[in-house]
Parts: sequence; structure tokens; C-alpha cells
Amino acid sequence: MDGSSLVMLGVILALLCASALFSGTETAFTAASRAFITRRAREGDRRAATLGRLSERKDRVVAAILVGNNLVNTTATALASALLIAWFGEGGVAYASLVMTLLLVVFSEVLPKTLALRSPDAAALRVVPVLSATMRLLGPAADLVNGVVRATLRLAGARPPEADRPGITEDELLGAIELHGMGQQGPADLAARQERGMLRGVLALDDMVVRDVMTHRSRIVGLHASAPPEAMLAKVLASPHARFPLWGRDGEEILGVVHARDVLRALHAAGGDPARLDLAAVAQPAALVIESRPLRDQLQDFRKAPVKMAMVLDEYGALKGIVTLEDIVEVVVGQIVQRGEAILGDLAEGGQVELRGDLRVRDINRELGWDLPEDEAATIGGLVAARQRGIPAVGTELAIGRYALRVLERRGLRIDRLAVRPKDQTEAGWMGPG
Ligand SMILES: Nc1ncnc2c1ncn2[C@@H]1O[C@H](COP(=O)(O)OP(=O)(O)OP(=O)(O)O)[C@@H](O)[C@H]1O
Ligand SMILES: [Mg+2]
Repeated sequence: MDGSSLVMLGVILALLCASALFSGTETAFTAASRAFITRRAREGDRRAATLGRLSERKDRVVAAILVGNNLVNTTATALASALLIAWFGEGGVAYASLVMTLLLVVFSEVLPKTLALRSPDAAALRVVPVLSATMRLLGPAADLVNGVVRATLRLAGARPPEADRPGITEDELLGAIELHGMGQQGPADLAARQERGMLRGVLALDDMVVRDVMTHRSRIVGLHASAPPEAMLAKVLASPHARFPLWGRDGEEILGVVHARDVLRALHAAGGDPARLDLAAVAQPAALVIESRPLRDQLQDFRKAPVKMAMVLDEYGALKGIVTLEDIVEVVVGQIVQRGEAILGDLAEGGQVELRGDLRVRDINRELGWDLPEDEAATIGGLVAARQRGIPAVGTELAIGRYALRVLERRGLRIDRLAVRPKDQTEAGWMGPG
């Protein structure tokens, strides 16, 4: 082998290495997590800051890398052809294609990309100098490439892709949340599941309205201003609640909201004599909210409000229920306190569970990981009534989505108790008596 052949071999080898560097850089750059880069940049890491800036124009960076990568690939292959033709004559072209394809795929594509993917975040930081140099040298070429691509797309009638799409979409975020902690087991799995629930809850605040979480009118514990003071005191003492709407004479008009603290204050003002208790004097003005108000907005209102309870009205101004800060917080963190009896019965074999009719479909889905439809009614009893177009008799069975339901108890026009099970698991049928 003569001297110039040796030089050529050396150059080809160097080009293959450059090609590998481009490939690895591209993979590290595109696979590095945005969250990691942002965090490190905030901590003052200069390389991360550069990465963050480059990520804002991903298409430009990728185009520059591709230009560089293809430039070295073609040059290396051309040199190899020249060399092998000199050695083997005409047949050298075929040899060069074969050998260079193998070398490029194995050493300049798969190997560096696999390496970069093993820890893309660290790799991305390491290749920042390569990225900067590439952009300085090939940035204009990348602009040219992107310009030609856009023009061609426009000629073909296709819409060019958005160059600078802001951040990620909510769908992408939801997808990432579903993947969070997947494949973990035991306590780690439980923690990840709870975190998924909270993250989903935060996003749900956008789609939910006050009506979805309010406590229905029929379950409000309120005080009537016209009732004997001793009776009001007894009611406050017997109730687990801290805030009470104060109704006017006709039981329709809302005078305000009384906090248990206010009752104490009123009692003190009355010299400790319950008969002289004047709750209307200590009641705070009631906040009113329309039932269609988005939860996110109501949450903001509560942050500023002196009383963390609001009366929920429909568009005609009729009272529909009440909502408190806790009702909204529960969308994110899940049921905080299980009120009264246990919120859910024990899960029997085959996944069957007995539920109170007034449980919220959303809470059931969350607690059991089910997917009953949440947009037809707030409570599971309401969902059954909606599907049956009326209040079904005890013993009625129906299917909703993947679930079989059976009415166990009815009180008046309300479904009090029902049994539910996922259909696929228990072809065996209902368990237990009844
Ligand atoms: N007077 C009331 N009547 C009926 N339901 C109420 C009443 N007050 C609060 N709730 C409901 O009870 C649940 C818990 O609300 P929240 O924790 O805000 O009130 P609380 O437990 O009475 O007060 P606190 O937790 O401040 O002592 C919510 O679903 C809320 O809608
Ligand atoms: Mg509470």
C-alpha cells in the first residue's frame, strides 16, 4: 500500500468517526428530557442553558446535524470508491458500497445511537460543544434545507409544520403521565399511581365545573334564622361541618354563612345565654357562584375569599348546592376524609363491590381504577337513573360500559345501594344473597 492510500484510509476512518459523532449527537439532543435541561439550566449549568436555547429551534439543529452527517458519509463513501477502484478496478464500486454500508450502519449509526440512548440527558450535555460548532458551521446550510423543504411542501399543497410549537400539548402531557412509574411494583407502584392521580386531577381542573363537585342541595346542613336559638346551637354541635348556610324566614333567602367560630362569638356576645343567640348578626356574606364556573377559576376565587364556601346557583338563580375549597382540592388529591360510612365497600372476589348510590362516579373510578362514564351524571345512582330513563326497581340489572350493575336498595326516588362488577372477570354471575 502506498503513502497516498494510507492517507486516504486515515481520512475515511476520521470521517466515519465524525459520522458517528453526528449520529450520537442527534440522538442525545432529541432524546434529552426537557425537564432535565430546564432544571440544570436554572441551576446555572451553562451547557444546559445552551441546550435549552438550541431546543427552541429543534428543526434547525436537526437539519444542521443531518447536513453534516450526510456530508461526511458521502465523502467517506466517495473516497472509499476511489480507493477500491484503484485496487480492484471496476469491481471496486460494488465493494465500496458493501463495505461502507456495513461500516456506516454498525459504527456510525447504531452504535453511537445506542450509546446516546443509554443516558440521553448526560450525553446531551457532553455533546454541547459539537452542537455549537455544528450550528456555527452549518446553521446557514440548515436554513437553506428547511427553506427548500417548506417551499416543496407548499408547492405540493401540504401545510408546512409549525417551526416553533410552544411546549408540549396537554395530550402529550397526559400520555407522559400514564407512563409515569409504569412497571414498578409494590410501594413504588402505589406512589406512582397516586402521583398519576394527582397529575390527572390538576389537568382535570380545566375541564370540570363547580356542578361536578358540589354538595347537592338535598344534603346541605343549614340553619334557619327563625328557628329557636337552642335548636340551632344543637344542630351546629351535632354536625361534623364547620360552615352553615343561614336561611332567611321563608327558607329560600340566603342571609349568609355561619362558621362554628362565629357561633362561639355570638354566644359570647349573648353573655353565654343561648336564648339570646343572634346568628344573623355574626353571619358572613355568602359567596354566590354559577354552577357552570370552571373549577380552576373557582379555586382562584377561594384563595382570596374570606369564607371558603360558596352557594351554587343555576342560571335562573335557584340554589343547586354548595361548594367548598375541599371539594376542589379533592379533585387533585383524592377523597380527603371518608364521610360517614366507608366510601366504598370491600372489593369482593371477582371485583364486585357494593356502593352507595350517592357516591360520585369520579371518586369510584379513581378509587377502583375503573372507567365508568363521568359525563352523564355526577353520582352512580344518577348514572343508573339516566341510563334507565327513570328510577329502576330493586333487582334491576343493567350494563354500563365494561360493568354490570344491579340495584340493591331504593329509598323513595333515590337509588340507595347498588352492586357493581367489571363484566369480563365474573361470567360466574352475582355473588352473595339477593
Ligand atoms: N353545611 C354543610 N352541609 C353539607 N355539606 C357540607 C357543609 N359544609 C361542608 N360540606 C361538605 O362537606 C365536605 C367537606 O368540606 P369542608 O372540609 O370544606 O367542610 P368541613 O369538613 O365542614 O369543614 P372543616 O374541614 O373546615 O372543618 C365537602 O364536600 C363540602 O361540600
Ligand atoms: Mg373537612
